[in-house]
Amino acid sequence: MHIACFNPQGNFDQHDSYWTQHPDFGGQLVYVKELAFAFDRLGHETIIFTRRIEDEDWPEFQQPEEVYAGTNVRIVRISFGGKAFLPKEQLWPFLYEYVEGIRQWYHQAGYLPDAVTTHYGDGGISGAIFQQLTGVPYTFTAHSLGAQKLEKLMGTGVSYESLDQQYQFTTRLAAERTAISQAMIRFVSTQQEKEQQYFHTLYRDLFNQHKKLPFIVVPPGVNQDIFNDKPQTHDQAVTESIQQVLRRDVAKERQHLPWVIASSRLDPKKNVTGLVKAYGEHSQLQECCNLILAVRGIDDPQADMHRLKNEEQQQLASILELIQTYQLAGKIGFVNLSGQQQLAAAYRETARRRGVFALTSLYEPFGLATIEAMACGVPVVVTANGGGQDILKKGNESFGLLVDPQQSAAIAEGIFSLMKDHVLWNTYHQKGLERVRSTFTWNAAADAYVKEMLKWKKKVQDKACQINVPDYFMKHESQHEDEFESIRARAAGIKSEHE
Ligand SMILES: O=c1ccn([C@@H]2O[C@H](COP(=O)(O)OP(=O)(O)O[C@H]3O[C@H](CO)[C@@H](O)[C@H](O)[C@H]3O)[C@@H](O)[C@H]2O)c(=O)[nH]1
Ligand SMILES: O=P(O)(O)OC[C@H]1O[C@](O)(CO)[C@@H](O)[C@@H]1O
Repeated sequence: MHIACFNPQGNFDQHDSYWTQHPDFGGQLVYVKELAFAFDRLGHETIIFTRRIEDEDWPEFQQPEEVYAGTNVRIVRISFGGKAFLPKEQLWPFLYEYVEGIRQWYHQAGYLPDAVTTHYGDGGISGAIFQQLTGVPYTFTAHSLGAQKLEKLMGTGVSYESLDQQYQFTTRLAAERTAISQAMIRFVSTQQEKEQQYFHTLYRDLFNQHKKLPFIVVPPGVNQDIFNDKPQTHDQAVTESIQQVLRRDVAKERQHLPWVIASSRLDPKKNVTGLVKAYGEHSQLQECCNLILAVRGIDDPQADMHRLKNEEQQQLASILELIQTYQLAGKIGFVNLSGQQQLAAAYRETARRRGVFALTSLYEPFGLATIEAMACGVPVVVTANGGGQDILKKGNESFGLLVDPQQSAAIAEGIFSLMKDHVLWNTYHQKGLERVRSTFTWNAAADAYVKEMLKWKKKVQDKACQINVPDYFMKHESQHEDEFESIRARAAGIKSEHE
């Protein structure tokens, strides 16, 4: 089978450049690369269609095509929206151009893909346009839907107008609504994603209109060659670099303590500030462990500040303020880990010291970081908002701790309980390893994608062309104000459904 993956954000290259070094370089890239590699292992020809960037600051994305070494997976870069790097929020007006480029690529190749998987709202709407132009149906994998991000950010007191200006929520929601309703299949990572994330009030009506919209739950995987609990030769170098950070940032008498580790992009929704605050408010927790932040490659916050984007600078400034307020200097270290190998080594060292992984996002749609830490034997304390609910619970069984990310005391108590109770720590250490091995593998994920795509393609074949993409996402940008106005009004009026 020939599978096309639509990822217009343009950030794929075979060296995984900038992963987590920019807000657009995170889990979606990991997910699609690993899925594509697994398709390849199953013998399916796979192309990732992404954006060509001809920008001297981003030289890695310049060539029109590239093949991942050791695989047959191709990255094909389509020129659209000019040459400069653009953050994902600025790509919306150019997606028709992206799809037209893909269509021309296939025209020259003389065939069409057997299956199209699309990713994030921008990939999803591109899949719908492609189907309108060619009749080839698509699947949609959201990774992160706008409604939850919007709801949580509005909950911090920022107005819809200003969030819309920064994140283009109105356009994103409009695109997601079409991507969701027109897709042949919606692939979700958890049952929670299907039942709660897609049934948010800003999407729910779609399921009344199109009653039979199939969802398929496909748990993502972990690359267990990287994330495992077996010591590796490069671990020592990483451990030594963390030791250096400890010697530099952490008081001498505390350097032997276990630590809590957090690792993510520096995005307000990841709520790293919530974790620092929780740690700052709990003196017993401070007594028994240090806090290690592996965010955005930051090593020395003051020196690194200038290379961050504005909103990242605000996040870092808030973290530094909290460190001052709670007098945490000497208890917190910033580590610059470059790449997943180093991250895995840091997790193994965390486990060796009987530490804990924390992910306290305001909302986390799934959280590959959680299952990667578990795969290295680190017990986890994870936000109860989002997919963590399904990762860490199965019936009455539990594989880690869920906490309310807006309750500092709950975060701190969760971590403290693991630090203090050795039996609990051992239980989650062991159960985490088993949970990942039994449930989260990329081969199983790819297998499920292929089987479902073949099955559903047969079912929709006859009506493949009958889809409905609003004009404003097709090249003639007319008549969009009324519909956008209605989405804007509904979105501006949302209140947290869980308040
Ligand atoms: O120094 C680092 C730190 C992290 N990572 C990787 O970055 C990824 C982060 O992914 P995730 O924890 O899933 O977060 P997001 O970047 O926010 O990813 C989005 O997309 C994912 C895939 O669908 C979902 O799991 C998330 O919930 C969603 O927010 C992980 O694989 C990490 O290994 C690195 O490569 N280097
Ligand atoms: O914060 P958002 O806009 O909901 O999206 C999550 C982001 O994470 C990523 O998966 C990082 O790769 C992007 O695709 C996406 O831009």
